Amino acid sequence: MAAEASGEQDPSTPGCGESPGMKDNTLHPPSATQMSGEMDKPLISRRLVDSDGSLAETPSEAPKVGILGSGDFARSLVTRLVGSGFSVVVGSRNPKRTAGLFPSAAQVTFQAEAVDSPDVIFVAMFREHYSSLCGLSDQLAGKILVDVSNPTEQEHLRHRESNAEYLASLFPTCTVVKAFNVISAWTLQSGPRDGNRQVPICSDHPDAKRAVSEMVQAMGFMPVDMGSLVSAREVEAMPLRLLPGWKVPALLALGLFIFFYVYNFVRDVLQPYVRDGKSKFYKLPVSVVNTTLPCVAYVLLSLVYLPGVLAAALQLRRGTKYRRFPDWLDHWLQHRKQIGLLSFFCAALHALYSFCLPLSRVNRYEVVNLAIKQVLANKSHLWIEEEVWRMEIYLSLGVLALGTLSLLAVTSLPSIANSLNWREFSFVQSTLGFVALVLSTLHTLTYGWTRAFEDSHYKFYLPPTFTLTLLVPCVVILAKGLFLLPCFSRRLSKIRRGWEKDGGVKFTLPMDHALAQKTSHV
Ligand SMILES: Cc1cc2nc3c(=O)[nH]c(=O)nc-3n(C[C@H](O)[C@H](O)[C@H](O)COP(=O)(O)OP(=O)(O)OC[C@H]3O[C@@H](n4cnc5c(N)ncnc54)[C@H](O)[C@@H]3O)c2cc1C
Ligand SMILES: NC(=O)C1=CN([C@@H]2O[C@H](COP(=O)(O)OP(=O)(O)OC[C@H]3O[C@@H](n4cnc5c(N)ncnc54)[C@H](OP(=O)(O)O)[C@@H]3O)[C@@H](O)[C@H]2O)C=CC1
Ligand code: HEM
Ligand SMILES: [Cu+2]
Ligand SMILES: [Fe+3]
Repeated sequence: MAAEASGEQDPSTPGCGESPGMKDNTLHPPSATQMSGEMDKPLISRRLVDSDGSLAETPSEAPKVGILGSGDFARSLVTRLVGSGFSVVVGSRNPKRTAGLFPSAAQVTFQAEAVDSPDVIFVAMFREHYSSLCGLSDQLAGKILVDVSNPTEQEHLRHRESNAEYLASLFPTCTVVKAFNVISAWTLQSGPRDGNRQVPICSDHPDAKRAVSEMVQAMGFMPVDMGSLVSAREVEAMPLRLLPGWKVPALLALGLFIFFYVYNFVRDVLQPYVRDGKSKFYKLPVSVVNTTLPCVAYVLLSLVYLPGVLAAALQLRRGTKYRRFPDWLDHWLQHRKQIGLLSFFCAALHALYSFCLPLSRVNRYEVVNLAIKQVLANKSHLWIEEEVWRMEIYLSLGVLALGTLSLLAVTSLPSIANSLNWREFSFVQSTLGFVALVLSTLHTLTYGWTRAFEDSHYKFYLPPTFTLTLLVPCVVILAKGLFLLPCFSRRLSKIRRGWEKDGGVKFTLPMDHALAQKTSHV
C-alpha cells in the first residue's frame, strides 16, 4: 500500500495492526482523580535553579511527562517543561546519541521505557513515522497522546483526516489531544515573550483537554479550546496561513501604487522627454515615488471610510439594520483595519521621503541654480508670500494628518485595543480617523492650490495627480457631512437602536438625543 511504503499505516485500516471489528475500547482517560496524583496536583510554576544557574534536580513529586522524538521540537519542549516544574522522560530510538542534546534534568531513554510511567506523552515526530510506534500500543493504552505535528501544505491537501485524527486511528485505546502545533520550537524555548502565546487545543475527551490545558498554562501559554478532535484539521491549517485578510488589501495598495507611479512617470518623466528631449529619469527613485506614495495613502484612507458611508446609506434606505450587507460590502468592512494600516504605512513613507527631499543632490542643484538665476536677473530677494504660506500650511496639515493616523495605528495593536472600551475604540477609529481624512484632504488641496486650473500643469492633457486622488475622499466627506444633518442622524441612531421602517419594532428614542447617539452601537 502506498501509505505503508511511505512508512505510515493506511489510515483506512483501524488502529495499529488491530483486526477490524475489535470491540470499541476507547478508554476514557483516567479521570483527574484516578490519574496518578501527579497530574492533579497544583503544578509547580517554576523550577528552582542551582547556584550555578543549572536546573536543580526535579523535585520527586513533579508531574511526569513523556516525549517521543528527540528533534528540535522535542528539545524545546523539554526545556520549557523542565523550566515549568515538570519531570520529563524522552523516548528516542537512539538515546546514546541524543542524550547529550537535552538538559541534565531530563531523562533520555528508549521509547518503550519512556512511555511506561507518564500519563501524558507528547508525540514530537512527523506523521509518516507515527506507525513506527505501533509496537508500543499496549504500553500506550489509556494514556493521553499530545499531537504537536504540522502537515505541509501538500500533506494538508492530500490527507482527508488531520494528523491528530490519524494518530487517534492508530491508537484507539489512547486519548489524543491536539496542541502546540502553532508554537514554533523557538517560541517554545524562549517562552511566550515574543510570538504567539495562544495554544489552540482540541480533543474528544474533556478531561484530557483539561489536563493538557493546565500544562499549557503552567508553561506560560494561553490554551484556546477549539472543541473536539474534528477541529484538528482547522488547527493544523493555522500555521499554513500567511497573513490572512491582508491579501486583498495588499493587492489593492500595490495596484494603486502601480497606477499612480505610471501616471506620474508619464507626466513628470516621459512628457518632458518626448516634448523637449529633456531627461528627467533621475526623478524615478525619489521624486516620482514621493508623489505616488501620498496618493496611495490618501486613496486608501478614503477607502477605509467609504464602506461605513455605504453601510449607513444602505441602512437608511432599507430602514433597518437587521438585513445583511451584500457580501462585497461585508468583506470590505472586515478589511478596513488592513487597508487603514497600509494607508498609514504609505503615509509614513511619504513623510520620510518628504523630509529627505532637502538632502537630495537634485534639490541642492536646484537651489543653487535658482540663486544664480536670481543674481543674473539682478533680483535682491525672492519671496512670494502666497507660496510661503501655502507651503507652511500644507506641511503643517500633513504632519497633523500623520500624527492623527499614528493614533489609529497605535490603537490597532491588540494590547492597546483591549485596554479601550467600545466607545473609546470607536471614537479613535471612527471620529479621529475621519479627522485624519479631512486633514489629509486639506493638506492635498493646499499642496495642489491653483494647479488644477492652470494649463501649464496639464501634461499630455493629463491633470495634476492630486486631482485624481480627491474624488473618493470628497464623496466620503460630503456623505459623512450629510449624515450629520439631524434628519439623517436621528433616523440612523433609531435604526442602529433597532427601529425598523416597516414598524417591525415599536419603540421610542430616549428624549435625550445625545444619549441615543451615545448608546447606539454597530
Ligand atoms: C491606521 C488605521 C488603523 C486602523 N485600525 C483598525 C482596527 O484596529 N480595527 C478596525 O476595526 N478598524 C481599523 N481601522 C479602520 C477604521 O478606522 C475603522 O473600521 C472605523 O471604525 C471605521 O469607522 P466608520 O465611521 O467608517 O464606520 P463604523 O463607525 O465602523 O460604522 C459605520 C456604519 O457601518 C456599519 N458597520 C460597521 N461595521 C460593520 C460590520 N462589520 N457589520 C455590519 N455593519 C457594520 C455600522 O452600523 C455603521 O452604520 C483602521 C484605520 C486606520 C487608518
Ligand atoms: N520544529 C518546530 O518548530 C515545530 C515542529 N512541530 C512538529 O513537531 C514534530 C517534530 O518536529 P521536529 O522536532 O522539528 O522534527 P525532527 O526531525 O527534528 O525530529 C523528529 C524526531 O522524530 C523521531 N522519530 C521517531 N521515529 C522516527 C522515524 N521512524 N523516522 C524518523 N524520525 C523518527 C526522531 O527522534 P529519535 O531519532 O530520537 O527517535 C526525530 O528526532 C513534527 O510533527 C513537527 O510538525 C510543531 C511545531 C513547531
Ligand atoms: C509628516 C507628514 C507629511 C509631510 C511632511 C508631507 C509632505 C508633503 C510634500 C512635501 C508634498 C509635495 C510632494 C512633492 O511634490 O514632491 C506632499 C504632497 C502630498 N501629500 Fe503629504 N505630507 C505628509 C503627510 C501626508 C499624509 C498623512 C497624506 C495622506 C494620507 C498626504 C498626502 C499627500 C498628497 C495626496 C500629496 C500630493 C501628491 C501629488 O499629487 O504630487 N501627505 N506632502
Ligand atoms: Cu478576506
Ligand atoms: Fe500519507
